[in-house]
Amino acid sequence: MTRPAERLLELDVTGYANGGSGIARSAGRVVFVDGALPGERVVAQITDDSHAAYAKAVVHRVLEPSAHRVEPGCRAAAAGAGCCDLSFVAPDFARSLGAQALADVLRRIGGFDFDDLAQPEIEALGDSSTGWRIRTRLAVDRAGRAGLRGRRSAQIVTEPCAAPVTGLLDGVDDLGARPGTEIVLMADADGGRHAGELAAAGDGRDGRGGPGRRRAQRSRGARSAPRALRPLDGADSVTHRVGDREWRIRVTGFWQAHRDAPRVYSMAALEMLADVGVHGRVHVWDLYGGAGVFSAALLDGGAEHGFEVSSIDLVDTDPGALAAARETLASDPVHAHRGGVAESIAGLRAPQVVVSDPPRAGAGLHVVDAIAAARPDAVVHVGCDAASFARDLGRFATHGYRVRGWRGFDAFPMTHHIEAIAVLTL
Ligand SMILES: C[S@@+](CC[C@H](N)C(=O)[O-])C[C@H]1O[C@@H](n2cnc3c(N)ncnc32)[C@H](O)[C@@H]1O
Repeated sequence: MTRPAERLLELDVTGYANGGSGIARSAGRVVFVDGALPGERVVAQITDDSHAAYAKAVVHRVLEPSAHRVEPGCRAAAAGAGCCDLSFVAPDFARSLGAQALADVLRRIGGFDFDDLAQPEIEALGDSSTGWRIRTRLAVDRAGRAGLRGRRSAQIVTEPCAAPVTGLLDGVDDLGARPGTEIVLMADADGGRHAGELAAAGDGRDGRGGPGRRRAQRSRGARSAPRALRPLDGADSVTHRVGDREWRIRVTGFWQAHRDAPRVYSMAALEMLADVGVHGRVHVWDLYGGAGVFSAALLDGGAEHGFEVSSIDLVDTDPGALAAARETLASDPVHAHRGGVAESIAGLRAPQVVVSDPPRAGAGLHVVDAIAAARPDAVVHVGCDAASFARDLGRFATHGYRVRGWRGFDAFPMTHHIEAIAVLTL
């Protein structure tokens, strides 16, 4: 049953959900309220009333604010952009909400009871909630102004976002990007800015995203097609550095968004493997390995942590990332395989150690089953979505793998997103 969705409701917010909204109840239903914090009384506007069990809403007015509510730290988010959805929350409190949400999905989806393992905390990454993002993508409106897309609309918000590192957004409107295109921006290891214009997907050149099934079908096909890149500023390959290593990554390629993430995650993986007693010579699978940041960390830091890497199979689908991996790891015993993890790992030599760092959807049950079937001594599993991370860890448990340690990181400050890393052994 679909009901009109413009109603206003006065609600007491009692909890926080994994997607970043407050949880309230009304007439026996859960209401997820964007922009509300536990402990607040708000007037909420219903935005989606089409589900029997729950409704979605957005804060219309705060009647009794939480002590943790602050002036929004991001002007773009305050103007409706889909960037820093928790920029109105004090950073420490936002981290405690993230920890709560992670524990909740680990319990509900993963089946963990925290009897012999403390709930993971969310650790700050770097020293500031702003100026951490080294890559971003902006849409260009019909007047040629660049901005972030709206959270709940096709609007392009031209107010500046607080997340990008200093200089990344400087003069973006003067780069010459054409209306309807997107600008991809990346900062290099020395703070230099690189930018390119991505051609509009299919017929979406005017950026209007208008209605109609035929248009939607056309643009679905067009979205998956490669899009031409026109250099706007700097180079189209960007140098990144972790430890003593350098990588050259296409401005459109994957690199962790937080400038400190590759170093912190590399160190976390090494420490966690040492903690579970990995030792001797080990063959490693670096799954969803990208440009090989974890491979490099294990090769370079293993000895200090009690083990030596004899060889690595790295698997990723992205040719650009694999080219970067092959270049940086050219003289190391790393075999980079292009392909999906699910299809590729059956043919690989059994590993002692697996690092898996899937995209947001997680590794999935089939891949977890296949990793477990190879019987590695230790698995470091990384997740940027709490729910899929919990689901994957729960599946490892069905194969006898136990979580020996986990850590959570505030890798996307001022947002509800977190990164989590677990180490598992048999
Ligand atoms: C979260 S990134 C991690 C990359 C790398 N571990 C790092 O730290 O830079 C996920 C990677 O998975 C790759 N990927 C996505 N789906 C995949 C699949 N089905 N099989 C293999 N790789 C995949 C992407 O190309 C991307 O490089």
